[in-house]
Amino acid sequence: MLEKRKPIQVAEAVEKVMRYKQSGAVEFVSIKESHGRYLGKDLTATSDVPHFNRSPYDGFAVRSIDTKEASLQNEVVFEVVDHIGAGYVSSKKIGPMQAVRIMTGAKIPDSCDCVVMLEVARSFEDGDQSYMSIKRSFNAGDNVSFQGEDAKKGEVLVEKGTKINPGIQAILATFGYAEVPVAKGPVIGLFATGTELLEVEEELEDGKIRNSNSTMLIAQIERVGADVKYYGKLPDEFDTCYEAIATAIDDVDILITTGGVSVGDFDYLPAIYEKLQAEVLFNKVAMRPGSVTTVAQINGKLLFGLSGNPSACYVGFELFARPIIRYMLGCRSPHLRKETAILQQDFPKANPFTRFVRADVYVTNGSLMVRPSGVDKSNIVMSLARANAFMALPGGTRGYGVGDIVDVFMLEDFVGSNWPW
Ligand SMILES: Nc1nc2c(c(=O)[nH]1)N[C@H]1C(S)=C(S)[C@@H](COP(=O)(O)OP(=O)(O)OC[C@H]3O[C@@H](n4cnc5c(N)ncnc54)[C@H](O)[C@@H]3O)O[C@H]1N2
Ligand code: MOO
Ligand SMILES: [Mg+2]
Repeated sequence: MLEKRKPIQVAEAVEKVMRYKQSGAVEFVSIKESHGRYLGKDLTATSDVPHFNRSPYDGFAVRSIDTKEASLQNEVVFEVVDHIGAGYVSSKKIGPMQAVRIMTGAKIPDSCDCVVMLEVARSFEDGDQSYMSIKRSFNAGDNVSFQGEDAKKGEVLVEKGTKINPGIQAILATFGYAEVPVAKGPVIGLFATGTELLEVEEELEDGKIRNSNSTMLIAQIERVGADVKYYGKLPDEFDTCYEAIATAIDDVDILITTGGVSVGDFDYLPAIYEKLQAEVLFNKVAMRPGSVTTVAQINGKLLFGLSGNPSACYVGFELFARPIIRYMLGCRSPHLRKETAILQQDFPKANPFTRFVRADVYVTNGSLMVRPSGVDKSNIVMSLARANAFMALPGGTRGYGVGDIVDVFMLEDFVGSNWPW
């Protein structure tokens, strides 16, 4: 008799998967290779930045006390006793009414406490001696870029699990991280199943289709930041699939399959889980698409049985596989980032299950707007191309209309959200 599956709620399914979360390993890569990876440890300041008081302007370093009598009516003259550019340090002890001509980025002499910009000073020579004069006073600290004003030694600057962007690259270089601790991406094994599948480069044949899910899932896995071990496609034959999957499990951290997970005569994944003696955490989720998404575990290792239908496969990966992979990469807000947006198109289709509609989120006049990115059926591929989010439409209503405020989950985002959503 046909097995009757009991759907569980999306939140319950996510929680069941996340019970198997584990911290991932950390490896060191050169700073050049670290761009786009995830920080494996909190990034701390190894020194103050700047680590000396620095001139933020081209000008003259002086003692502010010597400027106090300067005014429009009283021009005060300084003897210029040294001249330094960035990278040089003046060894002169600066006495009363003396100045050092100093360029942006150079260390301010210890005996000086402010900098006069070139524009407010008048420079002149008398014989071999240089002078400058000012007609206003300065306070201690004026035009000083202070030691530690950017960062203090020991301070945590960026948290572990953050994706390394160009700004973080600058920080890593500033603090001398030639080798960077990054999360070692978990290895995600991937199989596509389906006798109907052709390779990308093959000509179409009657009854057959090109395998688009593999390319899509590889990109989804890489977008999250993990490594993929792609094993290719399998025909819908029990023994072939069983052998291939049983062998691959030992070589990966998580195994993903697409297709063959429903109740059809050639959907072998349920029987494969049984023969592997894997515990099925759930095999039906109260959502559309992706209701057939199945997750099983064997000795704590997760097996994701994603739907063969492209949109269902895509959604199943983002909702259930992405967060646990992101957790393994050290991220402590691993779930899809949740925002709210204003619906811009009627969506009258009623459904008892929550819909995760592939959607286009955009900004108009400072507000987030959302509309479906194409046809909302689980076999549809085209709606995926323009989707930068899902909009969640809870089931059980008569549909949604323009102006409704709906939850959206951002796909091209690396900040994420905490749980519960
Ligand atoms: N009697 C029922 N039939 C179906 C049910 C159900 O509850 N009762 N669920 C439907 C739903 S919902 C979905 S979703 C699909 C899920 O099917 P499977 O996960 O078993 O996937 P397949 O049967 O292997 O394939 C479904 C569909 O997707 C195409 N496909 C498969 N792999 C790929 C690939 N790598 N690239 C592109 N397209 C792929 C495949 O050719 C099929 O058209 O089951 C419904 N049926
Ligand atoms: O799993 Mo199916 O995608 O709900 O359409
Ligand atoms: Mg099927």
